[in-house]
Amino acid sequence: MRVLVVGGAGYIGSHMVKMLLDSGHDVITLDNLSSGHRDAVLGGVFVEGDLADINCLDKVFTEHHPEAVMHFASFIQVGESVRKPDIYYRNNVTNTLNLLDTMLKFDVKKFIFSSTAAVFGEPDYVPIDEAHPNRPLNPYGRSKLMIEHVLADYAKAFDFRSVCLRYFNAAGADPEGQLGERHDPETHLIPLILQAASGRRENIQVFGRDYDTPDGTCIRDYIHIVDLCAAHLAALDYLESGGESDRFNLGNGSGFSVQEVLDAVQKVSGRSVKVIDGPRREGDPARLVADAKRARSILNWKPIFTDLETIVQHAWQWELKCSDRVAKE
Ligand SMILES: NC(=O)c1ccc[n+]([C@@H]2O[C@H](COP(=O)([O-])OP(=O)(O)OC[C@H]3O[C@@H](n4cnc5c(N)ncnc54)[C@H](O)[C@@H]3O)[C@@H](O)[C@H]2O)c1
Ligand SMILES: O=c1ccn([C@@H]2O[C@H](COP(=O)(O)OP(=O)(O)O[C@H]3O[C@H](CO)[C@H](O)[C@H](O)[C@H]3O)[C@@H](O)[C@H]2O)c(=O)[nH]1
Repeated sequence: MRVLVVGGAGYIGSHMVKMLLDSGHDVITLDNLSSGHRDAVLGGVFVEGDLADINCLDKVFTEHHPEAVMHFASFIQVGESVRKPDIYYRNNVTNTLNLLDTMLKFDVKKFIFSSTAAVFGEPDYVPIDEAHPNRPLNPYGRSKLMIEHVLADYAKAFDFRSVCLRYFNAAGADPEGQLGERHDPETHLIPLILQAASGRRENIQVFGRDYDTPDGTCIRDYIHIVDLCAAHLAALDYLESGGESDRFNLGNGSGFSVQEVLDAVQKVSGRSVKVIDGPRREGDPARLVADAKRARSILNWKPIFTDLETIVQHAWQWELKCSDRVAKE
């Protein structure tokens, strides 16, 4: 199939482009490189352009005739979204509407959307299934939930079929070592600890040790990037074979605490990391773990890299490459 990957130069999108190409699909990547990297797009057609630019979208659809769209492009930092809700709603909502308008105009009606566990807010129970109420705590989470509502309405009105994938904590890197996480600034736990292990960062701060969890640190569901991308491929098959619009929680179903992640990094890297105990970060629930049974049964998806050490091992291999590159510069 010809798949347009919007945001394909970013962390998750770039791994997706690689997997689509490896699976024999034709890929067009559209990215404005606001946080992505041109050299992370390993093949297919690359168009540098912005979702705010409707003429650019028109041109992409006219020239490349995509049959389905995967949409990864958005702003992604929870804290920043609280300080700058205007740019979050513009990029994550308005610009997504531009993309959907263009798809309708060109009669392209298969869409896979990067949603997030942030649509749930503070959970009533874990693991979190799709029936759990949606009470996002910040503009980032609300912007994603808004698009989920838009997509549900488009399904009824326009026979527009979509799959919303609510990722929990995307982690790890390409097992072949070609790609990995390169956010700037980096805010995610695993790459931050790895940077502390490689010496690119002095220390890592643990945000709270007084949570109601066995070791007092927060528990998250880290899902390997390859498993995440495999779920998108499964969602593409699902839509291709006539599946109705739906939404799925994506995690590997096991939670790991911040302390367990720290231990895994030190074990895998063989280096010790300087840890500073800090206060809780505002808005962090104690425990976020996905119930991904629906994705397993309906999409026929099965995560492979569910073991924390493997996730950390792949990310460590990438961190060594990055720290080497920085040292040479
Ligand atoms: N990383 C995670 O743990 C996580 C968790 C849940 C959901 N998500 C969602 O997954 C998606 C991808 O996340 P990521 O970690 O790869 O982020 P990322 O910042 O690495 O990638 C986003 C990409 O979109 C591009 N982009 C942003 N706005 C654009 C625009 N207006 N026009 C064209 N390109 C634009 C950026 O240049 C970048 O390449 C996001 O939608 C995010 O909300 C990520
Ligand atoms: O320097 C740090 C960074 C993080 N943490 C802790 O590590 C855990 C993971 O934090 P991340 O920032 O890596 O990830 P989040 O769970 O906050 O956020 C993730 O899940 C969210 C949904 O809830 C959004 O989707 C978001 O994009 C995605 O990164 C949290 O308990 C956090 O408090 C630290 O202790 N120190």
